[in-house]
Amino acid sequence: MYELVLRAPEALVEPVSEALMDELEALSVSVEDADVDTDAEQALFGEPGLPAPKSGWQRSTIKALFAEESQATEAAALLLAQDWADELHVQSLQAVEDQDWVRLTQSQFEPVQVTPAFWIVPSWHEPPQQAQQVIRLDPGLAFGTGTHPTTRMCLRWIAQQSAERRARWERVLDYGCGSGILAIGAALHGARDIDAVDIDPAAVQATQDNAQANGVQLRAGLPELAQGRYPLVLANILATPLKLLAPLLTGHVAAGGDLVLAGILERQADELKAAYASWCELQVSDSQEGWVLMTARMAGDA
Ligand SMILES: C[S@@+](CC[C@H](N)C(=O)[O-])C[C@H]1O[C@@H](n2cnc3c(N)ncnc32)[C@H](O)[C@@H]1O
Repeated sequence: MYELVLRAPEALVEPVSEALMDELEALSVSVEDADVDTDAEQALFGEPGLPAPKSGWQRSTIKALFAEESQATEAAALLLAQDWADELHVQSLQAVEDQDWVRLTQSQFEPVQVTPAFWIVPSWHEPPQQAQQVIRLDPGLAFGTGTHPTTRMCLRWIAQQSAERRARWERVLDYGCGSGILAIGAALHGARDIDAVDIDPAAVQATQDNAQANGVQLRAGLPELAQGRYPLVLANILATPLKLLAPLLTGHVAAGGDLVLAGILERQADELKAAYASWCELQVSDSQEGWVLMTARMAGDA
């Protein structure tokens, strides 16, 4: 695991963090509050090869973890090639022990509220009193702790469906399952016979482990595991793969069933609608922090 530590004025924290998470393949990003540079920090910034700071600036520390050193180096180079390079400083780039990664990730992961009654709670936290449905999750390397708005919107959609709709979920497909969080969330809301698939074997393993920790029965595997039609298909991936997967995903939705897609930015919603138009009419049914949830009900009786 490799940690890239950057110092930036507050105004850059959001765009830099977003670029790290969305485009530069960071596994996690944490931000420490802005403070005024100390002498010690000035000394550090003044090291050969590192740009000197302007004294008295309010700066934040942004720490990003990467699986590979090349990803961290490339991310630093790409960030420093932007217009804001004068104000952004690379403080360090170094290998960190796996225990540090676990500790760092754990310290960032607090209980997440999906609805007032539905929570995602790390195993080292007690669930809040009002929680009636709880997903217990230890973050692994697989994506899906519920802290990302795309995951939260999918879970909220699941929780908001009527009892009558949930009664139809005799088969459910979670395509691009990551940690398995959507499959587990669906199981807690009445889904039976769940298939959770991912191209990443680490995600398949994480899904199996997380399902077991939550007492949920499911089958996890590579995409070939998905067979036939399902009354509910969930896919939180990204716009480009979702467009390519349109015939496959729609082919897995049963007549009268629901397709729920996430990982789509607001500005990509029209492209997605067009890519799926031959099979179904996608609608934006939720949005959070620039991301949208798109859903469609397939024609025909369930
Ligand atoms: C953004 S994560 C979502 C994880 C989880 N479902 C959630 O909602 O938090 C996307 C997952 O899709 C997987 N993935 C990406 N492309 C895929 C594809 N073509 N087929 C299956 N899985 C894919 C990735 O490995 C990753 O685990």
